[in-house]
Amino acid sequence: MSRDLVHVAVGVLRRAGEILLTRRLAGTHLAGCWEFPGGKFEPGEMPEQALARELREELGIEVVTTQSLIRHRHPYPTRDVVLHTYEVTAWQGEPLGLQGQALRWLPAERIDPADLPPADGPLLSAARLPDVYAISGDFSDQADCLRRVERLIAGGVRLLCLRCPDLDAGTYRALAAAVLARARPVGMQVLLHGAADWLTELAAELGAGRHLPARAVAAVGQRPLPPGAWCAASCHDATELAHAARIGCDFAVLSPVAVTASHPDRPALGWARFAALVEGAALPVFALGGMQPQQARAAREHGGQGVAVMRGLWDPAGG
Ligand SMILES: Nc1nc2c([nH]c(=O)n2[C@H]2C[C@H](O)[C@@H](COP(=O)(O)OP(=O)(O)OP(=O)(O)O)O2)c(=O)[nH]1
Ligand SMILES: [Mg+2]
Repeated sequence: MSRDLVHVAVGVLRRAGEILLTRRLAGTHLAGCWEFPGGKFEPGEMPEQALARELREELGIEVVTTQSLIRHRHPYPTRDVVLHTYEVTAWQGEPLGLQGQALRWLPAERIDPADLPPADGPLLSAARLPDVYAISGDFSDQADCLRRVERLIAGGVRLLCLRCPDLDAGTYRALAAAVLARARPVGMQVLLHGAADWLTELAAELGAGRHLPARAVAAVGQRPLPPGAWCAASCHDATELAHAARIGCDFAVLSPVAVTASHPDRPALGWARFAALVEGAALPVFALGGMQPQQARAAREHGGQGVAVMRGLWDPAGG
């Protein structure tokens, strides 16, 4: 039996740090849920046309500019939906509930995923994530590492993977505590990289997340952290992306998109293959491998969340 496949255009509207949610009306699929405004494509419509029409009909606004955020498919018991989500970066008019639906504006961190339709997890993660993810590289000692972290903070970076494969557990713990002490006050989120089980406890203690190397993702049947703490996965192909989504990871990094100095022998995916892999993924995906922060826009245009950058941010001068 073939299942219905429903394409839906969805808009993320932000104002003064808050995102617009609207309440689904009684008598509709998922009635009572808070959702991002939007609706089904009409025959022959392109995604952005459907979005503009839906936001005109539901909110009475005119979309001026958009940027694609994430597209993913979700199986409901009665139908599959593909949510094509766009940031509405400019619009005209004041959003109103023209169909009698309630409206509310909330900061992204205060949106409770339990209030949203079950398909919206990846969409909420994408709306909460920035488009640049910094990954730490080599440093000589703790003071040097902290100087680099402070430079990232000053440069506006708000998502950091603390990756120090050569440190023993004691040194790593002390360093992570010092990094979090600087990150917390400015709202920079830090993910602790590695496969060791004790990282889960350390993450909970410090208010950090975890970034699982590919081998650690493959070895677990469920994300090791409770919801609310970022859990990221390193992936290289469609199988790894699918597994990361299945075990409940919030986002993935996919590599190598370009050839890198650290792995010159590995064939690069290139943007076309990156886009094809992201297309099938049910979670936000950062492009990793030879990326610079300025390529975040290119990553977005290829369906990604943005870029994961190692040397380009940690070692900007290459020294
Ligand atoms: N707009 C929107 N729809 C969502 C979200 N999450 C989610 O699963 N959906 C599902 C619910 C519905 O099955 C479908 C959207 O259909 P809809 O009922 O809003 O479509 P529409 O606005 O065109 O309404 P109608 O004219 O068919 O009554 O997508 C979301 O965040 N926003
Ligand atoms: Mg709708």
